[in-house]
Amino acid sequence: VGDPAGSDHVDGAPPSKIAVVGAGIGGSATAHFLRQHFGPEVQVDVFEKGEVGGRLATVTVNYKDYESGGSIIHSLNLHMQEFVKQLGLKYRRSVAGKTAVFNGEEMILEETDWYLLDLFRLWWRYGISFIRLQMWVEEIMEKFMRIYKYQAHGYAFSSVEELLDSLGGSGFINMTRRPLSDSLLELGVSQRFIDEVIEPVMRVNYGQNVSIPAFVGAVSLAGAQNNLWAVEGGNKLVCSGLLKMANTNLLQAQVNSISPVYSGEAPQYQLSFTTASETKSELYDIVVLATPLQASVRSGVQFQGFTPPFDELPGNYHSTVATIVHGYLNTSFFGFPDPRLFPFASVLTTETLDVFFNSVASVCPVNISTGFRRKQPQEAGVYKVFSPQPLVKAQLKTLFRSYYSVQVTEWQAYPCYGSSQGLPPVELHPNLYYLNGIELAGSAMEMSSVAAKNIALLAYHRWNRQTDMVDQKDLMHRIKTEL
Ligand SMILES: Cc1cc2nc3c(=O)[nH]c(=O)nc-3n(C[C@H](O)[C@H](O)[C@H](O)COP(=O)(O)OP(=O)(O)OC[C@H]3O[C@@H](n4cnc5c(N)ncnc54)[C@H](O)[C@@H]3O)c2cc1C
Ligand SMILES: CC(C)=CCC/C(C)=C/CC/C(C)=C/CSC[C@H](N)C(=O)O
Repeated sequence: VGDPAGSDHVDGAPPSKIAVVGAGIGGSATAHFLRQHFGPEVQVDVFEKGEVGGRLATVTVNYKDYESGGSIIHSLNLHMQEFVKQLGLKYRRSVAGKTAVFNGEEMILEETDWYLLDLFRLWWRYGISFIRLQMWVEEIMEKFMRIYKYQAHGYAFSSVEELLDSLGGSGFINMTRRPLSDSLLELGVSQRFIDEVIEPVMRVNYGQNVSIPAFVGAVSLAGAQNNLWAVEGGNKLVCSGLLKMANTNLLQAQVNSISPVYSGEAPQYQLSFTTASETKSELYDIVVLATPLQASVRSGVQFQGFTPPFDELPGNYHSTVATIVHGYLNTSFFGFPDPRLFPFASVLTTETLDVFFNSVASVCPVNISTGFRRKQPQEAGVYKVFSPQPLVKAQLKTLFRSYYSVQVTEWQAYPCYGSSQGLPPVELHPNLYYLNGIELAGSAMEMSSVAAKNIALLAYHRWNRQTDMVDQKDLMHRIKTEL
């Protein structure tokens, strides 16, 4: 990591060219915030080697589109909310449906139509674990939401650790280092609740178990609350909308390499990239890398001419397969020979050797403003199965009595939590920033959006040498006393 010193540009002059690599939600939001902060004159080039949206994507089944990647957004994810408002898009509320937990042999937990009955059952089986858990998640969410105030006042952070520290002190940083199960046991949550409820939630959301760090565990639990929504038409519309609104120059190209060019005190960056027809290179004042740089994701970006040389980022991304099946669920497999008596919209699973899938859920199309009714299991419906490996035919036949179509998306989905130590840097070099380190704390659309706003602010303050807006302590107090 280089020294993030000032550059040799004329004070007050804006940069002339900025590059963003990746047009997922992270890159698109970065381009949008960069435009907000640097103004209309700067040229913002966004490079995308695949599809705009990245891990936000849809597949078409029977003439309707379904989310195959990032699908749900929390009601308190304020950046995502603001994007939707600014872009004139519509919210799509999650359609209610009952959930059950399957242990490979039987359903061990079943939601009913009766809220009070569900509460009673939870209390009977797990004591007050679920209340303790609820309060824990609420407290973390409340602290997390301080970021919106800090960012609205223009404050930026030079690392993910500094950002987390400003929100929840050393408690938040420690939560990125210790297992979720340890934090919950310390809180007084029972082992049985962890095995039967928390573990299935970690499996559906991150394909991993309760040894993932407590911070991402809390993000995952927030994603299991019932105040969730999505974007009507598909979440990826936010990405294309932001790129357009920010008046960016979208290049359908793969960035191959990046190297510093020293003409004055601070470097510019030479990006070499390949389009459908040629390989070219361009010089930029500021570059933001908005794609994971771990080897398993294969971004293809090489760092050349940096001293000291950059090492590849440690750790791996977790392979998660989303299989979207149009067919008839085999409810017998779950102990319901008569499909008409199967009341669940989603089934989560515990960690058991012979369970080959993490979850199966009936899914809604991305366009429901025209009206949508969940199909009964005796009818053909559209289901999403998450599994660590692609399903073989015998496994599909176990889960479905018969099917019309199967669409498979293999994702390098989110970090393998616990496979690396520490959080990657945000500042790789003066005026060269890395967005996706935040995923090691927690991977979600809102986390990439928070990182995007932070990098735009950080790049702006570094460019204008405003050190008093970076890594300031006691921000709550400062904000209260600011004029
Ligand atoms: C199956 C699944 C379910 C999920 N569910 C949820 C959910 O319900 N809610 C939620 O909040 N989050 C969810 N997530 C996580 C969420 O999707 C991600 O955290 C988020 O989309 C990451 O966005 P990003 O822009 O940071 O990265 P990406 O979306 O990965 O974007 C990076 C982009 O960079 C491009 N790129 C890479 N290398 C290069 C190069 N060399 N040159 C040019 N372009 C390049 C890629 O093609 C890609 O488009 C889910 C993820 C998966 C996979
Ligand atoms: C960042 C904060 C504070 C909250 C985000 C909560 C959230 C929406 C988490 C989702 C995490 C995630 C990776 C879910 C993946 S699976 C989603 C869903 N169950 C599906 O079936 O697609």
